Amino acid sequence: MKIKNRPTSVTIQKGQQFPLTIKRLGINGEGVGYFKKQVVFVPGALPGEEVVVQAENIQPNYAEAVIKKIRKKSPHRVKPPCIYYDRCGGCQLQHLQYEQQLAAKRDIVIQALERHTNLEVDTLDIRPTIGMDDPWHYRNKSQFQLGNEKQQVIAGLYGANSHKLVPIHSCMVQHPLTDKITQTVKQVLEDFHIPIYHERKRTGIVRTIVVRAGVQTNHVQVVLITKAEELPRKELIAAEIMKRAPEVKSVMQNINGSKTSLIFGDKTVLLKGEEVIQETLGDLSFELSARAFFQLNPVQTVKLYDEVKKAAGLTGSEKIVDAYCGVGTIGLWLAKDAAEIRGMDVIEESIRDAKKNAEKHGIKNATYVTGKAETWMPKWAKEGWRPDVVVVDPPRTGCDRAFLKTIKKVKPKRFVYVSCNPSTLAKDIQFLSSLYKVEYIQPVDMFPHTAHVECVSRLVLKND
Ligand SMILES: C[S@@+](CC[C@H](N)C(=O)[O-])C[C@H]1O[C@@H](n2cnc3c(N)ncnc32)[C@H](O)[C@@H]1O
Repeated sequence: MKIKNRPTSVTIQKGQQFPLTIKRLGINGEGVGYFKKQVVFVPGALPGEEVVVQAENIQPNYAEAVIKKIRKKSPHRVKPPCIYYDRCGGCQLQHLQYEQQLAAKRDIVIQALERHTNLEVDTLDIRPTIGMDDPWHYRNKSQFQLGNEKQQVIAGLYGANSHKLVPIHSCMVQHPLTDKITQTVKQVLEDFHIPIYHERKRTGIVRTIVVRAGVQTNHVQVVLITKAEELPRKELIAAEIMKRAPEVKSVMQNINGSKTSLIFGDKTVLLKGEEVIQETLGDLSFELSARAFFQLNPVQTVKLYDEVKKAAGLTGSEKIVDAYCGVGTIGLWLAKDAAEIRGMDVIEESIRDAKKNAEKHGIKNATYVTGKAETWMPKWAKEGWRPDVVVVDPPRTGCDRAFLKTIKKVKPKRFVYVSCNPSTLAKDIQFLSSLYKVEYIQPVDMFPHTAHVECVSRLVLKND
């Protein structure tokens, strides 16, 4: 379905009930239907379903509504296995069969390309989403917010579009190790009577428990995110966590006094153990600092990086940029098939890890620098260094325009775009489309049961 010419003005009233046929899933996993040509988003509704809904939130261009009744059910609707699913905002698609989730994710990519590009999307090679054999317990990192309920510490996730904390004892998409250790840390904080941060009153100390597991190594890092540096008996707390959970090799404190929704602040200090934990992917092992980005689904990461390698089409002689490199994972995955790798990332600790990771594996053709992609790429171009292949893996906001403008000047033969946001991917593809042809797009499911979709896109220089 072409979705460029969206209807604009909405006359639906708040509280109004009406029937709706769901046409597709939107970018956030909600059902999308049209009532008298007005767009209506309905969380929990599935394509093909006939529902009666009630409008809850009216915006100039669309309305949001809740299901009152399902008159015709999708044959692909399943009972969500998680007991928190209807309250927790973490997953959006547990009520849809997994195979259909994969199809819906490919469709979300198509929708984004139709909305944000002038390409003939029907003619593009958009491949079936690569899924997981066992799409549960895949996440290697949990970030649970803390709160108080009936004088007890609770740890959990916020509900969808809300600041209501849903206490969670066991999460079906988390690796069991992160689940178990989150509960242990929560109990230690409770036993030490540590005041939990209260967002509205801005009182208390500990805000969030972050637990990252090296699922191959069984090494775990715990980060306590606190409002300020002061944390009573912090060394004792760290020692107690390590005593109760021997898998914990590192306990860090990160200080975040800001009011933003960002989890981490700028300052991280070691409380006990190592500064980093180890994890392996394929035959490479990586050191991971607390603030360093590392893909959340290790099983799918190997498939994702193999797709990057395929898309890069290496012969051994290529000079490659690994832009937005994190701890250097993608570049190191490609290094033995390339002449030179240059990577950059804004997080200093990630670059420190990337350098150590290269050194540890005896990889001598990879160099890493701290800073923005949009600063380094023009600098290298000015110095006369020209890559053959550029791989980008930016945050959800996509690539900076200054970076893409340099790509258009430098004209690498191949541009491999790893994206976790189809909208910004489509916008960036549109910007490059005067010079680059989209050869194919390969969606990969890194986050089963959520609406997120990752893509590896291979773009090639036209007339090369
Ligand atoms: C999606 S992660 C990808 C990391 C890595 N490629 C991987 O697979 O693990 C995006 C990375 O971009 C970094 N970043 C964000 N903005 C940046 C910028 N303007 N320039 C360079 N790196 C940036 C973040 O620190 C993060 O490590």
